[in-house]
Amino acid sequence: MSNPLVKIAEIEAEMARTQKNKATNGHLGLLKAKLAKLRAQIVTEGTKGSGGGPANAGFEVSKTGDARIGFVGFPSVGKSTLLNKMTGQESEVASYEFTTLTCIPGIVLYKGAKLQMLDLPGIIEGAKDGKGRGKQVISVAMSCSLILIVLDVMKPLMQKRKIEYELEGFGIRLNRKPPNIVFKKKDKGGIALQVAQGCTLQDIDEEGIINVMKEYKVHNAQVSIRCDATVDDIIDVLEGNRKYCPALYVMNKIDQITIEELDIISEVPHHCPVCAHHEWNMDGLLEMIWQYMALCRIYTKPRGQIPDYTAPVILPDGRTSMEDFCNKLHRSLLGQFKVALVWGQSVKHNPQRCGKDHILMDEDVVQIIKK
Ligand SMILES: Nc1nc2c(ncn2[C@@H]2O[C@H](COP(=O)(O)OP(=O)(O)OP(=O)(O)O)[C@@H](O)[C@H]2O)c(=O)[nH]1
Ligand SMILES: [K+]
Ligand SMILES: [Mg+2]
Repeated sequence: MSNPLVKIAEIEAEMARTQKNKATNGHLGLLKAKLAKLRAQIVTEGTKGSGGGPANAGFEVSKTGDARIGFVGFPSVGKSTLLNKMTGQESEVASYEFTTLTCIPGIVLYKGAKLQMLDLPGIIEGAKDGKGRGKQVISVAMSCSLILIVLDVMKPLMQKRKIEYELEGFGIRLNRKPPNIVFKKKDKGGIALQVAQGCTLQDIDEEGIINVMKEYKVHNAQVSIRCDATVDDIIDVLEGNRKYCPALYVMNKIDQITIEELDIISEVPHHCPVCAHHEWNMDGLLEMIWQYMALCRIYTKPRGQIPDYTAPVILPDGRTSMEDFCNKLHRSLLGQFKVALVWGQSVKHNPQRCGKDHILMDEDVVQIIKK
């Protein structure tokens, strides 16, 4: 089989040649599906044997703490400087590119949570296709619950666009929710496609969708689309392994620009201006990190005592049920669980008796009553 990188280049060239209009939408959609499949192939080849092969040496940092935050950016934007100032680590800093060659972890304690921060080598264009150590860097980013895209404030928009392109190409979706598409494979019956009322397909029609699905060798399935879906959304659902991840654009080196230039940068959504070197706005960045991760702090309350507010149990966003809470406290706790008393935002009455399915919210207080 010919080299997937060569094939990718060929398809990209063909896409560039093809004018975008109604008549070519279907064909372009198919090309996109082919591209996505080739990239998936590169990604699986690149991460095969991870944890051993020389390609991954220096990247196998074990997960510790309550959440993991990865620093991704071009060389010499100040990722290591930022890690050092935030965590007290000593990751090597220098004025030349590719100073950092492996993954360097640091820890920050904030609001009772232990945040693992990962400094990473700089990535360049073509990272997702295997250039430099980009693939390893992006694989680590894939394991994070927040990605800090560190940009040099002197050329932020060009860098932002290129990094996004690399991460997107690897299947990471930044600051987005999964498309509302329900897809069920079947054994027979062909493809039953349903587009919900009020939803419009963007750059593809129903026939185009069916062709893309055939490209993925799906011939029998039930698909219901409940959003204004694009062909990329359809491909994401078919690939099935996309990572939806919050991201912050850290605009570093603001000591180099004027107040007027700072105004322009503040138009960029999800951004945080800092100067790592002089430690400007480190607190602001930490608070933004905290908000974007949306971690949930739950305080436990022993019977007849006041809760321990210094040591919350930290639950990740979207996994804050009473069951998640019990499992985080102790593996055997769920078996002994009878009911819980809950005080806080998630309940109407204080306290309220809640079961295993109850969804907890930040700063709730919980007292578990065992069987
Ligand atoms: N003016 C200015 N320079 C900075 C700032 N932060 C970092 N630098 C400088 O930028 C250069 C690169 O910093 P590093 O922290 O090594 O950058 P990096 O992104 O880790 O670089 P690689 O590991 O090579 O990808 C160093 O000379 C730093 O002193 C800043 O806020 N302002
Ligand atoms: K550097
Ligand atoms: Mg570095």
